[in-house]
Amino acid sequence: MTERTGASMARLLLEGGAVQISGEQPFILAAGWASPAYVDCRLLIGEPRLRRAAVALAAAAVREALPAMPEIVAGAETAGIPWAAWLAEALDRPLRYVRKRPLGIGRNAQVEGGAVEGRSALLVDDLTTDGSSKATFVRGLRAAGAAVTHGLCLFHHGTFPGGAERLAGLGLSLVALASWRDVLAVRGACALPAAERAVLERFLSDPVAWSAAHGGRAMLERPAL
Ligand SMILES: O=P(O)(O)OC[C@H]1O[C@H](OP(=O)(O)OP(=O)(O)O)[C@H](O)[C@@H]1O
Ligand SMILES: O=C(O)c1cc(=O)[nH]c(=O)[nH]1
Repeated sequence: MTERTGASMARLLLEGGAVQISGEQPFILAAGWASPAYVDCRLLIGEPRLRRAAVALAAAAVREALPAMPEIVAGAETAGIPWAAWLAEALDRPLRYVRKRPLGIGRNAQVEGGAVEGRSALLVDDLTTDGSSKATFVRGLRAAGAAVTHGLCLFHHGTFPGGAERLAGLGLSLVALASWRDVLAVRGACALPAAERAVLERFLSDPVAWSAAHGGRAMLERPAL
């Protein structure tokens, strides 16, 4: 992703209050990691100016980074769905969404909104931590017959081990609009306060040790693909 995209997306997250740094109580993330840093992209959903700007960045990134326009945009349950809907609109593409697991009743479907068989689908989620959820969503879409080679998210932690290998093993090329490097580069009124920046930098210097010392996972097992 270009530096300009990263800088713009990081600024939107900071303006929207989505970057949350806790010096005391750690956040426990979906994959079991403890972290002092949480990015709540959901806070941008409700703000028309911020969400419009983020969707414009996402649409430009798709046009620039993907080898071909996807036939379908597929949102990941839950927080990926509104972003996928706005992006599908911006790209004038059909929308689907993929559940974390098949519904268990009715058609017992994991992919909703129509057929995906034989069509290329861009997986859209708000955020990526270590790719565990992406594996579930990619498998669900592929089981329904979609060709999934690319994903897009607004923010990628990119800090925990195993994530890059998991995405590579899945054959998913991920376009992330911003990462911690972009957040740390923001200056001015919306930049992180110095104390929060210090907490974040300490964590980023060894996320696994930080997690283990704060009641989270201390993985060293091989990441499941
Ligand atoms: O595991 P990764 O692929 O790295 O992605 C992290 C996931 O964590 C969040 O979802 P979560 O299930 O916490 O909440 P949601 O139902 O609000 O989307 C986020 O929306 C991603 O789907
Ligand atoms: O991995 C997660 O659960 C997670 C991390 C994060 O920063 N934000 C979020 O909504 N989920």
